[in-house]
Amino acid sequence: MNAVFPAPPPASAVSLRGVGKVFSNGTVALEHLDLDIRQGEILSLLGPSGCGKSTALRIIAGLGEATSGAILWPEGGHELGIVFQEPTLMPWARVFDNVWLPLRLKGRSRAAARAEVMAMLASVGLDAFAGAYPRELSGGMKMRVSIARALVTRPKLLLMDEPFAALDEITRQKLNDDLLRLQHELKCTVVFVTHSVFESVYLSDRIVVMAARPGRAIAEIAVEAPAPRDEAFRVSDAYVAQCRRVSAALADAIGRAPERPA
Ligand SMILES: Nc1ncnc2c1ncn2[C@@H]1O[C@H](COP(=O)(O)OP(=O)(O)OP(=O)(O)O)[C@@H](O)[C@H]1O
Repeated sequence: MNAVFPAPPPASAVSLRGVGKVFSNGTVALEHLDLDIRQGEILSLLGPSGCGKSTALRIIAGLGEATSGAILWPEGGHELGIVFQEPTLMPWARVFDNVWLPLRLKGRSRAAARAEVMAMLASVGLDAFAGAYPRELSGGMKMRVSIARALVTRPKLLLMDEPFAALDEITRQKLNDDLLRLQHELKCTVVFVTHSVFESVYLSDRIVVMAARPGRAIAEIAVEAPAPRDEAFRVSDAYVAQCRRVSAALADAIGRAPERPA
């Protein structure tokens, strides 16, 4: 499939060209999705339920196959981390062992991985909980462990599928700030799937608005914001104005969706 497609543009973290996905039951989840994700950016995929955001993310992650089109990776491999809405931790394993897992799968012993696992846990504020079991943690703490596990191998690309949707608003805002800090420290690229206009504007450099049936990108919005983004940005007129702009694009996406069953 890749043979007929050119190389991705310079500074692309990953590019999608004409990606389509038809499930075996006939659902057209994606139709001709073109996307260039730039190295070092946070890009949100925003759209109504069922527009194919998760399908697109899963295809990038290699967890699902496109039925048409191509995924173009830059030279030098494409190590990635993924975070789902559920933290998906192993309940029988301590926090340390959950975060160690990706390094363990690469053949690193517990002792050899200790420093990296502990550093990653410290980055998410959980080094004091290395010996705890997931059941002893709050929802926000479990999500931090899940993020630490995704980042412990220092991937260039982090894929996140509505990771904070199940959390209360205060925890969600804290985790948004943590994600911005981690992304700045680790200089990774983030593709962030969300329903939330507010979250997408707060986090993203760019927002791609998707429409459903078939899933496709209908608008791309660059977010202009001061650095660092913080509480002052969250309550600023500039933030509200950009949320309004993105809401209008989302309303358009919903309006354009033809009335057809899935
Ligand atoms: N395994 C599957 N088999 C058949 N249809 C599927 C499958 N997975 C997803 N779909 C359908 O494909 C479409 C896109 O689903 P997807 O989960 O990617 O959307 P989404 O935008 O992520 O939705 P949400 O925001 O609700 O998670 C939907 O109509 C969904 O019902």
